[in-house]
Amino acid sequence: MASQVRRQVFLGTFIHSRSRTELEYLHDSAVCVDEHGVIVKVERGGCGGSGSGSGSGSGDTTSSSRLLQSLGWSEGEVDVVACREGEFFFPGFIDTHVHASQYPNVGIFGKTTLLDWLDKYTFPLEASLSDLGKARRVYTACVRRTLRHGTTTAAYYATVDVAATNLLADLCLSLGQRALVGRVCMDSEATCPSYYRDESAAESLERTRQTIEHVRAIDPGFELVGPVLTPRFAPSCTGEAMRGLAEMQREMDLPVQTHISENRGEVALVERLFRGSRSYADVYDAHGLLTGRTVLAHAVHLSEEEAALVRDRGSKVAHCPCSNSSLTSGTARVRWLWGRGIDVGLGTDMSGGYSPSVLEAARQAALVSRHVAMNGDGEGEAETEAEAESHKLTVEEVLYLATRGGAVVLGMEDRVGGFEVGKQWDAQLVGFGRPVRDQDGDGQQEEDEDEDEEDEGNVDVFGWEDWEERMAKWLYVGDDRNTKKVWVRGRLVHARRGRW
Ligand SMILES: O=c1[nH]c(=O)c2nc[nH]c2[nH]1
Ligand SMILES: [Zn+2]
Repeated sequence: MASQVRRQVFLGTFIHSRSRTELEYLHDSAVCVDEHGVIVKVERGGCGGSGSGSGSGSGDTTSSSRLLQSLGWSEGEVDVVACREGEFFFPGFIDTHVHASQYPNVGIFGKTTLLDWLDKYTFPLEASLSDLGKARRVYTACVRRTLRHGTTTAAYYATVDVAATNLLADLCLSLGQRALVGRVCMDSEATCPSYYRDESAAESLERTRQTIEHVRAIDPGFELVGPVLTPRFAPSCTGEAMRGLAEMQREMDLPVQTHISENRGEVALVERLFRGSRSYADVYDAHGLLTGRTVLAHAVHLSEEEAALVRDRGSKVAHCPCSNSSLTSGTARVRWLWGRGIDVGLGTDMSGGYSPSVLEAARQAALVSRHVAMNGDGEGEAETEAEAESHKLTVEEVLYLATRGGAVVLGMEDRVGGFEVGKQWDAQLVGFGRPVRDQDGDGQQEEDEDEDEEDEGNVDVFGWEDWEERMAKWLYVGDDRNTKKVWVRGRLVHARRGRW
């Protein structure tokens, strides 16, 4: 179902991860995107776009005509979008773990920890979304809000309810967000509330099939929206349901998402429920759910043995630092996971996490890594300063987690995460507003002449910062006011006021 957009040429500065540790800066460059939203040409340098334009339809005309000629495109069929001075294009963010159904509860968690949080806040809200009118309000707000924050791809948990889950898939498709949508499987009588669970393993599997078929009907190639098998977590599922989902995974080669080792009480509960298992990871493995397409959220308290098993199976981890701090679950060790060969992405984990923003998740990942540096990686405090330092994640590393890292975790690295020919144009235009002015040189900032000017956010740029410093300011101080426009597969899906 290849939806068509007009051909587009983007001009200016493009920044993306070259590797886990390095950002690449392409200035005065051009990226050409075809009518399917696919990047067909990247012209590095010499395009004179940045600063020359004031939005759509402008840019350096000679270089863009040359580009058009090289592609056999004519001017009339192409939209040109040029950065303004100081703006840049960045890959859209990838949220590898988020509960759309919990969106109304962001910020509402009190002093709870995981298991009482589920009972007190989460299950009642999720159950209430069987009211489709309520589900529509919640899911529309969630998708719109995350698009505003530059999230172009999200791996969503919905609820147990089939109709409401299908509605979330419909909304992602119509609002233009790339998504994996999971109907939550929870069928254990022993642990799930009677008002919110599948009646049996058979029903759990049948309802899951219904959602898969719905998504196949609305997006047959799973090009924008796809299904994801979603056993909530081991404690809420029977062995029969987990084995059935694993069979479905093999049959249809689908992705799987679940939670692992988030909180010590939960780990102890798994030990009690699955006596005879070697570990939490072993429970999933024994039921066939640790696959190369499995995304495990949290992985805070994994043992060495579990990490080796996860690595051997090729399963990935969604790191959710905001959630882990809010619910006092612990400090996940990204460098430790990387060191053991495990791919990691970022999750907002709303509403365990309070923020819809992957930029905030990246910031929190940087901060949590500093707590790991202060407190050790589980094998006691670091012995040397260098060892402690080594846990700290850099600006470049957390922006990698937010983009390319997330793409790898969701198995989408061929499609999204950076600006290369063949990838889709999932991108955001980022800007900070005009530099702070002192035109008369009296050391005082000039008053804004125009009080009604758009709110440009918290990032004050003075003009002397280099690009690395600007990226650091964006990471630590930026928010959705800096995300001016957002595209998914070439389609403009969000623009701040005045930027359509
Ligand atoms: O962060 C989490 N959010 C949830 O909804 C959930 N369910 C099980 N384990 C969970 N962890
Ligand atoms: Zn979660």
